[in-house]
Amino acid sequence: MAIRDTIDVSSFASTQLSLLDQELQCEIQETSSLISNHSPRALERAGQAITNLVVSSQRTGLGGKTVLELSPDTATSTSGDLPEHGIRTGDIVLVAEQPAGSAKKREVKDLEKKGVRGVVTKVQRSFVGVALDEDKDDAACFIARVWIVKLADEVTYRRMNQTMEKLQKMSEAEYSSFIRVLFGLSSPSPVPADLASDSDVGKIEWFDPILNDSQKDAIRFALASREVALIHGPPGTGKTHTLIELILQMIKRGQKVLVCGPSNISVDNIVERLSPRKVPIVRLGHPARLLPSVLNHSLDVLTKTSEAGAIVKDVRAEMDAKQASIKKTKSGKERRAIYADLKDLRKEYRERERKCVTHLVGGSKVVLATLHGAGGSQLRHAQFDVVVIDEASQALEAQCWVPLLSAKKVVCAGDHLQLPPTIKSLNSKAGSNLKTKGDADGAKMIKGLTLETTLFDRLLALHGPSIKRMLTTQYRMHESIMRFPSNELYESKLIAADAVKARLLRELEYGVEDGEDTTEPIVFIDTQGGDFPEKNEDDGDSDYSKKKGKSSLYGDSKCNEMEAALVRLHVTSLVEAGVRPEDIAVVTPYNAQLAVLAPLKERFPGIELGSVDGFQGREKEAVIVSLVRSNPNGEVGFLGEKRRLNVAMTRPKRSLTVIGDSETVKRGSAFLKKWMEFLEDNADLRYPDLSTVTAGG
Ligand SMILES: Nc1ncnc2c1ncn2[C@@H]1O[C@H](COP(=O)(O)OP(=O)(O)OP(=O)(O)O)[C@@H](O)[C@H]1O
Repeated sequence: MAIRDTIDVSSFASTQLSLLDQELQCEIQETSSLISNHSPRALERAGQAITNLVVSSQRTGLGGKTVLELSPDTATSTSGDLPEHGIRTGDIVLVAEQPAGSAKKREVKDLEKKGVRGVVTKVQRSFVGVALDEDKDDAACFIARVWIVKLADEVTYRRMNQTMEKLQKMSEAEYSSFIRVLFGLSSPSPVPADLASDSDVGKIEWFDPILNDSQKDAIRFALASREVALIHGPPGTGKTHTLIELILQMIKRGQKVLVCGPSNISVDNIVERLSPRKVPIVRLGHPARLLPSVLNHSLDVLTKTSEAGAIVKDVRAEMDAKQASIKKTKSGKERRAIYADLKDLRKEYRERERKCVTHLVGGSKVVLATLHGAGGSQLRHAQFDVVVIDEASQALEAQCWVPLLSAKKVVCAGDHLQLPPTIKSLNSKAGSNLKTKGDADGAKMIKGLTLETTLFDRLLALHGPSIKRMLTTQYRMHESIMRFPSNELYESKLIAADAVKARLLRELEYGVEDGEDTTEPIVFIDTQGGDFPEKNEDDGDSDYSKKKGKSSLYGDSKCNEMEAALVRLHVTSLVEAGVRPEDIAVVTPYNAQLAVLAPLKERFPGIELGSVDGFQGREKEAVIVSLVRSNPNGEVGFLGEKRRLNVAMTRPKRSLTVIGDSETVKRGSAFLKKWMEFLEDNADLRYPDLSTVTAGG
């Protein structure tokens, strides 16, 4: 595979540009096909839109942008609450006048002409905040009823593209020694073999007294490495815990550190744990997207509260007053004059804000941002000694290069044996047929490189395990639950910490009955025999079938209603034994199965239902995995992906229940066969009685 070899940097960048273009086009096609084919109401039900809104307020936010607050139209909502919806902060949306309810064909570009793009900054019960794209004040005067609908996130791509274009244009003479190592043009500087007796990192005074040996070893290694270090953190092994100590040790050595992750939550997680340590930190990013506990460190709040921020305040107030005066003005001439003033004020505001930001960023030992957030203007001239990337195996490599382009050293923490970032163009027909910019330019492409190949994967393949240290003590799973993933994926190296290795449901502190479901760490309910068949989402008379012929709102998916009945029975039995629903999660690889399971949420409020992919990074006391696949051909689809199975089986702390058809699943892959055999030998094995299921389900 090409990723093992030295890579021509320019071809690498061209390939990334081409792949990113394909991915973006795929996302745009998918969104526009949904918007064109479904009514606003249907899109709302599918979590893609919110309808029947009015502008309830308008103000100036960070960067001088106009922020609208959109609330339900009182003519349609009596409670004043937004309907159920799937819009989240950070989503890119279009705010537009609401089209008529019928599902007549509408093109996104026509909608865009009538509306404005923006980023969702706040989601509350009664309103949603949207920061509009720059300089669009005039379009912001929505008088009629509006709706918002999710669009493809082109902003993120723009940052990645700019970064890859820079890399593509660099001449070899411009490559830093860091860049040379990351592409295999040079080897990483050697690290002493015996770090424990090294003069620099051998005698560290630890801030955290409970670090285990593998964590200490990884920290020493990351400190001693000159260009690159990978910290491999299998499930539950305290990756973030280790990174916090590493960051503190770097600060102690006078280094300036930029900490990034692919998502806001991954970054906030670190801010929350660093902030009690009283080191000066700044979190970049829109405040409305940050956790409340992190706000005090956000640049936006610091620009208001710090001394340096005072100069920004007056302009902000003046802009707000101008915005408010627009509503009162009837004459077009006066309005135009106000817009012109606003434009000047915005310029002034940005200028003052920039100075204040440079001052704050310059004064912090640690700056934290999402990977693409690190590409903002605030860091344009900032220099860092090290970039630390958490959840690096879930980030696109192009995204990692946003902070890396001017870095000297990188520490990546992640687990390449769990799921990589989700790529839409990988399996889609649309993706493979698209003609991309790269093809047109005739640039040299690297075979074998996909967007799924993360920086973590590529560096490991390029330089081998000597650039990596693995954390080996896990603090999540019962020893029996850990055994299979440890043996098959982590070279049998995982050790269950004493505090967790024998924990069972019956020992939950709030009192749980002693029974067969609460004393077994692993239960396998084997549906073999063909009585529990899978269904395609559009077979039969389920709700989804009605959408046949249209681009589906749910994607191509599978479900298994009989298996869902078994899940229901097992959850009921756990809850009857005293396990709280909030300590139980049901995970399944298939979205259609999630929809079938949805009524469980009404019956057991607090229970969590999730896709395996969506549950990565999470844990629960009891986890039920519904495998869904049951067919005579032994087809297992994307259940065959080891990394997905790994995520599924490593979520529980005390109890793992697997429900599936061993006959079908065994035929899927060598890994699945081994897993089924492991379950047959080590789990509490049960064969469901069909009559109980029909009666109970
Ligand atoms: N040395 C340690 N001693 C005791 N508990 C630890 C130690 N290191 C980590 N833990 C505990 O293990 C749990 C997982 O740690 P942490 O949250 O840092 O992991 P993570 O990197 O966020 O996630 P992952 O579990 O995916 O690695 C936490 O409850 C943490 O307190």
